Amino acid sequence: MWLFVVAFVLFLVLQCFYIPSVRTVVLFSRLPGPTRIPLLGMALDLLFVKPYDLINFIGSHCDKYNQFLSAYVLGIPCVFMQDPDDIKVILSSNVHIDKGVFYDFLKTGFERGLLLSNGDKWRNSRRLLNPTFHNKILEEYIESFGRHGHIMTQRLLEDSTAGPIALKEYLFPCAIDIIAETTMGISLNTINFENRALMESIQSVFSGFMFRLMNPYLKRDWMWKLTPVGRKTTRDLNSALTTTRNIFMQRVAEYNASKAKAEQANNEDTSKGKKLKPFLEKLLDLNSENPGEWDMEDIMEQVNTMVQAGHETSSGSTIYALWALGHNPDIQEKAYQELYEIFGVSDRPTTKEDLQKMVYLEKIIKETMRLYPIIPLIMRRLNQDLKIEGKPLIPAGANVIISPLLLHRSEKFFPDPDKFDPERFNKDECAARHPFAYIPFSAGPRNCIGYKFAMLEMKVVLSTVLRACKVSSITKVEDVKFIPAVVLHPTVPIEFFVEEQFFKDEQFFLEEQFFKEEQFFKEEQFFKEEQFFKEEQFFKEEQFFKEEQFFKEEQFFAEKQFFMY
Ligand code: HEM
Repeated sequence: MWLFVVAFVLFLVLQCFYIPSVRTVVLFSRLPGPTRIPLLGMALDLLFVKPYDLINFIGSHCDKYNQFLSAYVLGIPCVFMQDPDDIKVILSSNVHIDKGVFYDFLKTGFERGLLLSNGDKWRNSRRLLNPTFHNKILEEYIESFGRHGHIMTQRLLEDSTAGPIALKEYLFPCAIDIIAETTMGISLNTINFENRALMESIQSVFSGFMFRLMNPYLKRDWMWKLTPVGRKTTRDLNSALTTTRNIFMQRVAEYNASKAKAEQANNEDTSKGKKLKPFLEKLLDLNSENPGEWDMEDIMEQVNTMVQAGHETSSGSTIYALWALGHNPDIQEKAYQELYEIFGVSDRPTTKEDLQKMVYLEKIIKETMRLYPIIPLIMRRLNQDLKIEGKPLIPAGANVIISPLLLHRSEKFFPDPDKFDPERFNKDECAARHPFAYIPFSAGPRNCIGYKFAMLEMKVVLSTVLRACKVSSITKVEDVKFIPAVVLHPTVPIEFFVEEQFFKDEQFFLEEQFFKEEQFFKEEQFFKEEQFFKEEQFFKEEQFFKEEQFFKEEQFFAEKQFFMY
C-alpha cells in the first residue's frame, strides 16, 4: 500500500515538475539567487504570493540581486533580468529566439502561428510575414479603424446617460470587430451584440490561458482538463476554433473562386477597387508565390494568431490610456485641443495626414504603455548557453524572464515613475534614454510584428473617442492591482463617467459666432459712422459750394446792376 502511495506521489510530482538536465543544474547553481530547496526553488514562496503581488515579489528579489537572479519555479530554471544592458544582449540575439516554456500552455490552435512557433519555422514565417505589416499596407486599414471607432463611440454616448461605464464592454468588441475585418474580411458587429458567442468564447479562452499561466503545475493537458476552468476553456477553445475554421474555409473558397474568375478574364485583377484586402488574402497570395512554405493549417493558425494577439493588447492599452486621461483632465484637455486644431467640430473620418499631426496623442499612448505595458512579461528559452559580460554563464535550457512593467517603473530611467507624464516622450528625453529601458513591444528580431498596426489603431480609436467624449475615471489608481498573466489584467473593472464633448464644441462655436457677430456689428457701425461722416462732409461741401455759387451769382448780378446805372 505504502509503495503504491509513494509511487503515485512520485508520478504526480513528475507530471507537475519540469526536470532539467544535470548540466543545466550544475551551471545554474553558479548563478546568483536565493538558496532554496533544490528544484522546488521559489515554488513554495510563490504558493503564498497572490497573483497581483507577483510583479512586486519579482521586483524586490531583482533589487536584492542587482537586477539579475536565478531561481527554480517547479523545476523550471528561470533567470530574471532587469538591466537594459543585459536585456539588449538577449533581445537583439538572432540565436535566442525561442519562446519561454510557459508559452507551451497556449499552443492548441496557435502552435504554428508566429507568436508561438520557434526555430526555423518561426524564421521562415517572420520573413514571409514582415512585408504584410508594411506602412503602405497598414494605411488601407485606417478607414476600418475609424469606422469601428465611430460606431463604438456612438454606442458609448448612447449608454453614458445611464451612469458609470465599464469601457472594456465597448473597446473589447470594437477591437474584435476591427481584427476580424482586417484579418479575415468579415463583419462580426459584436459591438451591436451580433456574433457575441464567438466573442465570448475568445474572451473565455483568454481568461483560461491566464489561469493556467498562473498555475504552471497544470502543465500536462490531462491535468488541465480535469480542472473546471480547463474543461470550460477547452470547450470554448474548440467552439471558437470551429467557428473560425468555417469562416476561414468559406473565405478561402471565395478567394479561389475570384482568382479563377480573374484568370478567365485574362488575368484582370478582380480585387481592383476593393478598399481593404484582409490579411488572410495576403497570406493566400504569399502562399501561391512561395509554394511549399505553408499548408492550409499553417495559414489558418497564422490568422488565428493575429486575431488572438491583436485585440486584447490594443483594446487593453486604449482602456489604460483613457483611464490615465480620466485622472489627468489637463492632459486630456491638451489632447482635445490638438484634435480640435486638426478636425474642428467636424466628425469627418480620420486620414493618414491627420494621424501624423497627432503628436501629443502619440506621447500619451507611449506614456500609457510605459505605466501599463499590456505584455507584462517577456520570456525566452535558451537553446544554447548565453554569456553576458561580467556574469556567470547561463546554461542552455534556462528560461530568461524580463518584466517591462518593472523596467518601465524604474526610477533610474523614469524619474517620479508613478506620475503620468507624456512629456517623457519628447525627442530629447527619448534620445537620452537607454534604448532597451522602454520595450512595450519587446525589441530585436522577435519584437511585436503588429506594433505599427497597433499604434495606428490606438491613435484612430482613441482620437475618435476623445473628439466626441470627455472621460473622468471613477476607479482610483490605488484601488487597482495588476495580474501579470498573458496580458496585464486589472483586479477590478475600470469604470468611467462619459460626457458628450459636444457641449464644449457648442459653447466654443457659440462664442466664436457671438464674437464674429459683434465684430460684424462693430464694423457695420464704423462703416455707418464713416458713411454718415462722409455724407455730412459732402453735404457741407455741397452747401458751401452752393452758397459760394449763390454768392458769386449775387456778386455778378450786383456788378451788372452797378454798370447798368
Ligand atoms: C498595444 C498593442 C500591442 C502590444 C503592446 C504588443 C506587444 C507585443 C510584445 C511585447 C510581443 C513580444 C512577446 C514576446 O516576445 O513574448 C508581441 C508579439 C507579437 N505581437 Fe504584439 N502587441 C500589440 C498588438 C499587436 C497586434 C495589433 C498584433 C497583430 C495585428 C500583434 C501581433 C503580434 C505577433 C504575431 C507577435 C509575435 C511576433 C513574433 O514572435 O515574431 N500584436 N507583441
